[in-house]
Amino acid sequence: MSDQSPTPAESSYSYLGPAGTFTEAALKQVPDAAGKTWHAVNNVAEALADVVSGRSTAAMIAMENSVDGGVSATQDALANVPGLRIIGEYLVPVNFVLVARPGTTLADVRTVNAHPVAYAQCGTWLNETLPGHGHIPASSNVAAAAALLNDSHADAAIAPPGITEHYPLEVLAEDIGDNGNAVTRFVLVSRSRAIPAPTGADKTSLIVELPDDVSGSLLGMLEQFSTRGVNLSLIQSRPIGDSLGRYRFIIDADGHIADERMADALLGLRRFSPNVIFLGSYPRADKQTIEFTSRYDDAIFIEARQWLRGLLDPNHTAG
Ligand SMILES: O=C(O)C(=O)Cc1ccccc1
Repeated sequence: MSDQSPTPAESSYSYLGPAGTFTEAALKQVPDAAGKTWHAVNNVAEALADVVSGRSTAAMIAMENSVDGGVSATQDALANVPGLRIIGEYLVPVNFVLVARPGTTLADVRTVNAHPVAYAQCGTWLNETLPGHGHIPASSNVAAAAALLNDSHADAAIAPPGITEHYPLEVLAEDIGDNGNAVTRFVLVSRSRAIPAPTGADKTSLIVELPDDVSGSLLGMLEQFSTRGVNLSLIQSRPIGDSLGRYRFIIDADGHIADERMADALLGLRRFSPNVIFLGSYPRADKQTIEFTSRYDDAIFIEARQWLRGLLDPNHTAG
């Protein structure tokens, strides 16, 4: 037997590739990922499977877009794959160019290769400039462009602006997104049980189901937050999938599980809901300190608990 302790496995990261995607730009924002092994994969499910199998320590996945909304593949995967935790969030400004093989002009373009989320964000420009065009879906923005040089039947592709640094393609049009200020929010997901320390500018992500056949249960769920002064920055429903009319809610709440008001809201949710998934507490990408009224300070919750303990303690006189 060796007398040396084993070296901890080097961390590695999975992301939607190939190189040059917005997802890669998000991963470049993670200081710990620099110089480590990066695995380019084809979709969110593959990235999360890498984390589950241990091939990667963490995966960067797109969560929501300021124009197109939540990425349903991500939301559903986080609800269905147990044991995953979000450990960070990253924002990437997204704008798009239309590229084609050299020699192609806009008038030649009949079909466009594009990732569905990118395609949805360029609808106005595409419908005005290329009415009647066809859409061929691609697994990523860079895969859409790369395919033009391989087997794609498309005439053009929607891609990130830096694409011509990676592939010998020509830009037919720039800035074709519906909103020039579009931003995509990415999350870094791991299997680690360690929760990033509170910073005062944190977010807690949850997935919550409602009790069946209880009228007003959505309001009841929201009250768990409002009565503890916890603000929500995202609430979105997704079908659970087992029958029509059954939904789960994807929630981002301002604050950290170590904050008393958040912990108390989680206790309330756990009592109320048949299924609460804690996806993690982590620093907000925008670093904005969470504002809340002093009525919900940690000290107020702690004092109330001590008061209750005092009432139950026969040797306690004060209070
Ligand atoms: O990361 C990429 O480049 C992708 O293909 C996913 C995507 C699609 C549209 C906006 C942001 C991310």
